Amino acid sequence: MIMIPQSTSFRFSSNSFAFSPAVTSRSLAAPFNRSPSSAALSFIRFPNYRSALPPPRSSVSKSKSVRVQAMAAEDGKDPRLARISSAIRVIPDFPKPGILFQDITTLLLDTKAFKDTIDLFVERYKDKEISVVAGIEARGFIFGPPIALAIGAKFVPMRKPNKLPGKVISEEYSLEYGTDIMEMHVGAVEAGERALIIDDLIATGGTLGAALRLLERVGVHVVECACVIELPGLKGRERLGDKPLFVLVNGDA
Ligand SMILES: O=P(O)(O)OC[C@H]1O[C@H](OP(=O)(O)OP(=O)(O)O)[C@H](O)[C@@H]1O
Ligand SMILES: Nc1ncnc2[nH]cnc12
Repeated sequence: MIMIPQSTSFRFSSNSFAFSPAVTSRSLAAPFNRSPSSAALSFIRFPNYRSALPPPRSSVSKSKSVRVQAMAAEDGKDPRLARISSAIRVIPDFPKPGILFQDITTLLLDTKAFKDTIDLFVERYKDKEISVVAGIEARGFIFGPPIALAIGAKFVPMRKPNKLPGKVISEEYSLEYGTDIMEMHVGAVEAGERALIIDDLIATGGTLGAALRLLERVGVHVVECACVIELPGLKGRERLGDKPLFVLVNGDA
């Protein structure tokens, strides 16, 4: 992960929107560039996950955190997306000053929002003849397995270095300072298989890009990359070339 601190290049206090690769962000974003409590979303009840948690060390209000909208549903107004967005806690200055951390652990506490998240991915991928769901350590291990089980695919962990016990193939990728390595077991996938890569979040795109290269090196066809959250200000999808990226909600970097 590359954590990019707040700078003049990125607006950490502004809100954003989410979109589908199939639907332009601008057309969907406009009604939601106001507060989620605005008229556009007033019909939606947001979960109050904070009541189930000790007070966060630091947090920003929902209206200043992740801003919704929308892709998955064909009409771009699937109400499940608002609940998902609302269930993601945003913590400023974690793990270091200037980072606006998108915390999906609160989404996992909201059983409806968590299920909706999995359902949205399953609905999209169930008929795409995907045989491999490749999940990226660590948070891709949360979302990947239930999706894999539901669509009848195997789950393949893409791990940080020296974690997998068998023979591995590795892919180095760049970080903000230096590099990291991603590994996958040899024999976990076969040439010609169709894969979905899943992670919780795309920021700079370095991590997803490495997973993509690793799978393509062994002849796997990556159908799509998918994340719960995109930080569009960091332009991570540009590092995926022309590989499609599907996201549920957008957040600020
Ligand atoms: O698009 P990028 O800039 O590459 O960043 C995105 C990655 O960063 C986070 O993982 P992290 O590296 O923090 O690992 P963790 O899930 O083990 O904490 C996130 O879960 C993604 O995998
Ligand atoms: N802002 C962020 N929140 C959570 N995970 C991240 N990985 C990279 N940037 C992140």
